Amino acid sequence: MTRSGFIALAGRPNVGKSTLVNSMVGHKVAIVSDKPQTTRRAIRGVLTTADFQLVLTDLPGVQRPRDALTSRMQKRVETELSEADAALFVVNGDQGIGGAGDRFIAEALGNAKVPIVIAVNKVDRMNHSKTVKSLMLTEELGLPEAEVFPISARTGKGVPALVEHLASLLPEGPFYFPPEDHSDQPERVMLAELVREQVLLRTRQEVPHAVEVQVEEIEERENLVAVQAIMWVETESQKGILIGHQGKMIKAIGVAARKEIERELAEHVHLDLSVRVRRSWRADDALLDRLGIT
Ligand SMILES: Nc1nc2c(ncn2[C@@H]2O[C@H](COP(=O)(O)OP(=O)(O)OP(=O)(O)O)[C@@H](O)[C@H]2O)c(=O)[nH]1
Repeated sequence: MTRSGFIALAGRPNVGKSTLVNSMVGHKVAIVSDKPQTTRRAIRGVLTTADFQLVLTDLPGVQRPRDALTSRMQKRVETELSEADAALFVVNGDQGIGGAGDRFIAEALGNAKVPIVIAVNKVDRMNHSKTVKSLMLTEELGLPEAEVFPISARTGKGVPALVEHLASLLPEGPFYFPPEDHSDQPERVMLAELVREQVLLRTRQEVPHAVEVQVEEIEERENLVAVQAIMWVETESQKGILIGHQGKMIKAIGVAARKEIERELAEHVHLDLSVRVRRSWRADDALLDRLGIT
């Protein structure tokens, strides 16, 4: 009999959720950057073994609200959690645990009826005594029932034990996704994310947040796959930044993204990248639909 179910991921921006998902799934399903809020979509990854399938989803709305939406957000969190089999709360041991952001999330989780697991991430940056201290600090989150795992999403240390524990929390049942799938995202969304990742690595300030990537075409040719992608930005000056002096930036993005896409597809790739301006694409519902952002 197999086990399967949904794990809702929570954690402040930049604690390493995407890195952890990639490490658990063993594939690059979520892009990683040092810019907060890199992730715009809800399902993160699917991990299947012979015995179980873990579907990792985002728990939205558990960031400290800046406006009066608190009660609505709390409702949404409750609904999401009622559909999950467990919640995985990722904290950054290196930066300190129990700040306002962590406490806000802990409170939201505390009311839920699902098991909670706390992953203390980035132990590769911490010595033994700091790790022990961090593990003790998790007590202050007020989640006494939660199991705590020290991990490094980057090196993979502690991740197998965490996965095993999460799997033990799943109910018996059939798989939701075919075992070979690592994500519910269509291929073109996955490939677009690999391009966006390279943009995030190379840009600063408002630019990373203003860019969305759309893969227009994936064409199988004789010895390679041809991928056509558009980088959408909001202003001419952002377009200039992405193209760079004598096209250096777009070239660097293209070369790096092509390598990532080749690794993902295990085929030679020709990547055709262009930049287009669309003022306030973030407010354009039709475009957001097409880009698969819900
Ligand atoms: N040293 C170290 N760095 C890490 C570890 N996990 C993540 N990072 C780094 O922390 C930064 C943020 O990682 P992400 O995985 O994008 O974090 P996130 O903000 O929770 O993810 P999103 O919400 O999906 O954007 C990146 O620079 C990672 O390389 C870790 O275990 N050790």
